[in-house]
Amino acid sequence: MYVVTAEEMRKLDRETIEQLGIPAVALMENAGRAIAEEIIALCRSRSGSAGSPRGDAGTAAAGTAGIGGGAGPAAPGFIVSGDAALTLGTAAGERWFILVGKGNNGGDGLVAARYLREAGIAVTLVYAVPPESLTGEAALQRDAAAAMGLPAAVYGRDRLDFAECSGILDALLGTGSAGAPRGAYAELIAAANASGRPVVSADIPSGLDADTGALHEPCIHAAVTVCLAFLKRGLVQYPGAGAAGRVVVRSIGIPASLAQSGGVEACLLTPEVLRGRLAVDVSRSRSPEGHKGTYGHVLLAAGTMQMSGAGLLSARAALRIGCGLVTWALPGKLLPAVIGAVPELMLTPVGGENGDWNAATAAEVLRLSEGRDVMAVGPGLGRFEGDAAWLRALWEGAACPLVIDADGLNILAEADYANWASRSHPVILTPHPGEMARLAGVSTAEVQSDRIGLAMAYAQKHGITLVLKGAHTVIATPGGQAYVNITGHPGMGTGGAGDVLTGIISGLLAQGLDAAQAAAFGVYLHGLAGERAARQRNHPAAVLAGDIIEAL
Ligand SMILES: NC(=O)C1=CN([C@@H]2O[C@H](COP(=O)(O)OP(=O)(O)OC[C@H]3O[C@@H](n4cnc5c(N)ncnc54)[C@H](O)[C@@H]3O)[C@@H](O)[C@H]2O)[C@@H](O)CC1
Ligand SMILES: Nc1ncnc2c1ncn2[C@@H]1O[C@H](COP(=O)(O)OP(=O)(O)O)[C@@H](O)[C@H]1O
Ligand SMILES: [K+]
Repeated sequence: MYVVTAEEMRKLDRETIEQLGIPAVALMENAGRAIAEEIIALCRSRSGSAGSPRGDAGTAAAGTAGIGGGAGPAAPGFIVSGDAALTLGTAAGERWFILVGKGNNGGDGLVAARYLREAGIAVTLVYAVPPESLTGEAALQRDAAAAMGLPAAVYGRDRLDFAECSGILDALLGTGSAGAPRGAYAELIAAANASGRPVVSADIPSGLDADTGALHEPCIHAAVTVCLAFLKRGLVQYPGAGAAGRVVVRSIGIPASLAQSGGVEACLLTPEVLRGRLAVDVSRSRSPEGHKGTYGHVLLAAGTMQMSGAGLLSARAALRIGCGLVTWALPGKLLPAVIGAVPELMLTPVGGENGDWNAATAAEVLRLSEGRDVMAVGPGLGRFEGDAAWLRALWEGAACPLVIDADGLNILAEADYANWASRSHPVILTPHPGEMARLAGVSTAEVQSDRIGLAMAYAQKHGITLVLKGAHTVIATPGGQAYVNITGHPGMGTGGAGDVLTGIISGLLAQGLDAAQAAAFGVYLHGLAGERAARQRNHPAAVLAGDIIEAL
């Protein structure tokens, strides 16, 4: 499922209209109809007439079946069915205010209003601006609605009482919105939010920045957002994702092939995207002839006395995700404390019997990396004298993919690593927002203000695969693609969960997945395991990092 910017959406609209010859008014008709269907579904679910909409749809069978009220099954015969998704059994008490803006978003709302009226729902159009100021397709829809006799009010001119409505369609501002809502728009948004009535937003909640997910003041807080054609970036990034409610993406006739050929590079990380675009074998099939050598060997350089658990978590996660072998290179003085904690793990002390990390241990780690399939650096590593030279030696010397996390990232952030020799094997960086801020030289708030945009730019600039962690983790590739993950939950904000992810990604790399595959599939599986762990523990808050490993 593609995730687009407002600019990309405008281009796709234009191409559909100009190259395919589909009129703009047809797209708007599809959009308005889709929105109406979702509102009708909402009304149906709250009237309790859930279940199959067909029951409401005026299905009529010829003959006696259904007429005499007989208890037996209907005889097969001539079947006619109505427009189920646009039909509501009983619309009693439903009265919707349709908030109409000046642009095409308002046009979508006007189309939806016609279909709602047809379903028996009382609608009142509430124009944010004088209706005469609408132009193009939106003006055409205004006239159609007037010709149908739909009641209309103009904000500021007519009396409006939101207590009189049972629901609100927000068709004020869409992807053409710029900056914070002004004037009547702002006042209508505030009134809608204060009404306590469910709000359905057309395309995006009005007041949301469609690209970044930032909320302007004010911004609609929707129960449902009917997103048209393609997901907008602002709907998958927080806080926007929180203001959108349940997001339904509805087709309006713009072919996905246009997005593919038109260079849309971001998509939601779904099983289909994993299987298709990323070509991941999601079944993780193993050859019947396979042996531990087949599934790769991870070398982990991690751990200090204070953070010995990080190495254990990463190592166990790599093993649990299915790699053949894991060797943990750890400071010699740590060895007695962890020996036997994970019997499946091989331990190799560096820096001497009682030694600690120092710049000279890089040569030992590099020697250990010979013939290994992946090197993972950073969990619980701490900082030490000469750590930049140490990491540079690994970066330039390790002849295998490199996964860098935690203090490994803090070392990178202080080093001028753009000047390090370029690697012939890929690098995956797995920062949380704080680490990302240090890497990019910006504030954490700036990172969070446009996670997709920042991750895509950083990964391309530095030629690395980036995993920007946190709610809706973004995976960005050096080739400019981005994937937004939606598995997982806030209970995964717990010490060590990131170390587990490092182990999972490293373990997948060892099994032969490429960097984008391992990063994306790893993040996806990590989130799924977190969800499973929350179910097993009966509450997300109870999940510990180790539970995520057990749930893999
Ligand atoms: N072919 C198309 O272009 C299609 C567009 N569609 C709809 O059209 C929307 C985009 O339409 P538009 O580009 O006309 O833009 P909008 O409908 O989002 O509104 C833009 C208008 O709102 C006003 N405005 C912008 N920012 C404002 C602010 N901060 N405060 C107050 N007023 C503000 C301006 O007058 C501007 O003309 C989409 O989100 C979607 O709902 C759909 O109808 C499908 C087809
Ligand atoms: N709200 C959330 N929703 C989904 N995943 C989350 C959420 N909060 C944290 N996570 C995930 O939990 C992990 C935490 O990693 P990190 O911050 O590095 O922890 P640590 O350094 O303690 O290991 C990341 O994979 C992150 O994406
Ligand atoms: K809207």
